[in-house]
Amino acid sequence: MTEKIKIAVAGARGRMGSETVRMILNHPEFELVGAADTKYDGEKIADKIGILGTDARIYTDIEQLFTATAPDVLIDFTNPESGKHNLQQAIDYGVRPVIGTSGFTNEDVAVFKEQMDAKKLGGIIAPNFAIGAVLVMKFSQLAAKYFPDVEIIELHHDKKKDAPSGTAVKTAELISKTRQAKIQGAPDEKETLQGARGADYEGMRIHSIRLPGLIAHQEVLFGGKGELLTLRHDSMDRASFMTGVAYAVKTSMALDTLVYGLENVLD
Ligand SMILES: NC(=O)C1=CN([C@@H]2O[C@H](COP(=O)(O)OP(=O)(O)OC[C@H]3O[C@@H](n4cnc5c(N)ncnc54)[C@H](OP(=O)(O)O)[C@@H]3O)[C@@H](O)[C@H]2O)C=CC1
Ligand SMILES: O=C(O)C1=N[C@H](C(=O)O)C[C@H](O)C1
Repeated sequence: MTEKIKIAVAGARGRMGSETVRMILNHPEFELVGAADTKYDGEKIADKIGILGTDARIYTDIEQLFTATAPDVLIDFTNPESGKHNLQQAIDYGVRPVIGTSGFTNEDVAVFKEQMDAKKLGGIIAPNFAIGAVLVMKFSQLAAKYFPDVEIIELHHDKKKDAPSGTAVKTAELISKTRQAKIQGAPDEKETLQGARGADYEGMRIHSIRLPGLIAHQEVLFGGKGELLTLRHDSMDRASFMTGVAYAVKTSMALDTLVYGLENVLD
């Protein structure tokens, strides 16, 4: 029998971290060896998120987590600052990082990738693990070749701390690879209320909506002469991210570099 992949989860008490713990416990090829979070050092993660089936403990120090549990993979769903710290520690300890935390820039990715290439360490940073969201990004990249006028609307729950979403930024980055550069809207348009036209990414506008009741949603609107193309994805449940997280864990075991974006490793 092949050995299970040993996984530690950073941010395990959070919305995504707790869903990830459940996914690992239900996956025949995965073993949860420990968790990192900001409190409850030494206590059982199961007691803190109200599940059964694991004796894995919480560590408030990521280095102690790595030393005590020797994971193959670290899955991180924390916040940008902690995510970068945890990723650096993972590299230093030779643990494969699977990072879902948003807020990584291309410059951040380049710095980590250089270190991982030197160590031949595999890992993935993905702004969105939902397969449908990744497809919307890919379809958007294709559509932008024919429709350079684009606006992105991302809609999230009102506990989300960053704006715009990592998904919206990654979508704009992919679109910019095929979109002919242009200034959108009327050349002489003026905002009479600051921010009305949203954030500006190379002339494309990104609008961030935060409301209770939402989980994670995105619309990419393309305008042409007499026509409008709308691509939309809705995560109605955080389970929507778990197929991608599991895929990234397994894929990272066979990689010897850092990949930014699930679209780069999907078959
Ligand atoms: N890639 C993807 O598919 C997805 C990515 N995300 C991203 O995942 C991240 C987390 O989102 P969400 O689960 O909603 O956030 P939550 O706030 O629900 O969870 C974050 C958890 O991380 C903990 N934490 C903070 N700092 C550290 C640290 N240094 N070490 C370990 N744990 C820490 C927090 O503790 P405390 O509360 O005490 O600070 C909390 O338990 C966000 O960046 C979000 O954008 C979300 C959904 C999907
Ligand atoms: O905070 C969230 O919830 C989400 N964050 C990620 C992002 O910033 O794109 C992914 C998904 O949209 C959910």
